[in-house]
Amino acid sequence: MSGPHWARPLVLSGPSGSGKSTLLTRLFADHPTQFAFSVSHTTRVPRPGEVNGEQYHFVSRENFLSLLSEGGFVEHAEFSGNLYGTSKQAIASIVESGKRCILDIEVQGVRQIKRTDLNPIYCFIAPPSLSMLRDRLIGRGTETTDAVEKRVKTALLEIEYAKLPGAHDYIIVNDDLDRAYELFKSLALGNPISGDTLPPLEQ
Ligand SMILES: Nc1ncnc2c1ncn2[C@@H]1O[C@H](COP(=O)(O)OP(=O)(O)OP(=O)(O)O)[C@@H](O)[C@H]1O
Repeated sequence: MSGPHWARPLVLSGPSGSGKSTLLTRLFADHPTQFAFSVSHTTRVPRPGEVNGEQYHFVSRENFLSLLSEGGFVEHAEFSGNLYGTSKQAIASIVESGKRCILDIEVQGVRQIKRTDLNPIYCFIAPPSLSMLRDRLIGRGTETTDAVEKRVKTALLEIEYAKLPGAHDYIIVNDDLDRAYELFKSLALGNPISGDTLPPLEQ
């Protein structure tokens, strides 16, 4: 059932609100045992109920920096004073288990992964237009008006990157959800797909 790209991690990126979580939730519901997210490392303190090794590997700043200096991360970033990173080991253990490793990564992380030997498949989930992206973010009801505008601005940068030749292996335009999902599912199952072309997506 799985296709030729199965052993290569799948790096999913795309603007906030483009539909990554929607597609992933559907995929995991359809195929509950075949896929896994890598567990990231973080220096932030666990929230109540969080378990080390489940939501994150919780480590000290010292441990994080020493793993970083050994080249143990494929990507890392600092948000609000805490370090976050995806370790090579976390990905390798999923690949060894026979599951397909899926990474949901923002654009800086994608740039970093490109400098490693991970050799994943890169897929960009694009909104049909910026105004639809804005409408969906508003419709989701999780963001203030200011936060929506910030996300739309960031989306422009991500789209600029996605326009560069070779930035992503595949583009899926999340226009009609059922159509986008069929393409995404086929790609996630390891098949080469004929992807979409990026809409102009200008402000
Ligand atoms: N094809 C679609 N048509 C209409 N609405 C959609 C479609 N895909 C997703 N949505 C809606 O758009 C909103 C944003 O989707 P979602 O939360 O999956 O985005 P995301 O890329 O995961 O965002 P984030 O990076 O912020 O987590 C949700 O309310 C979702 O229900």
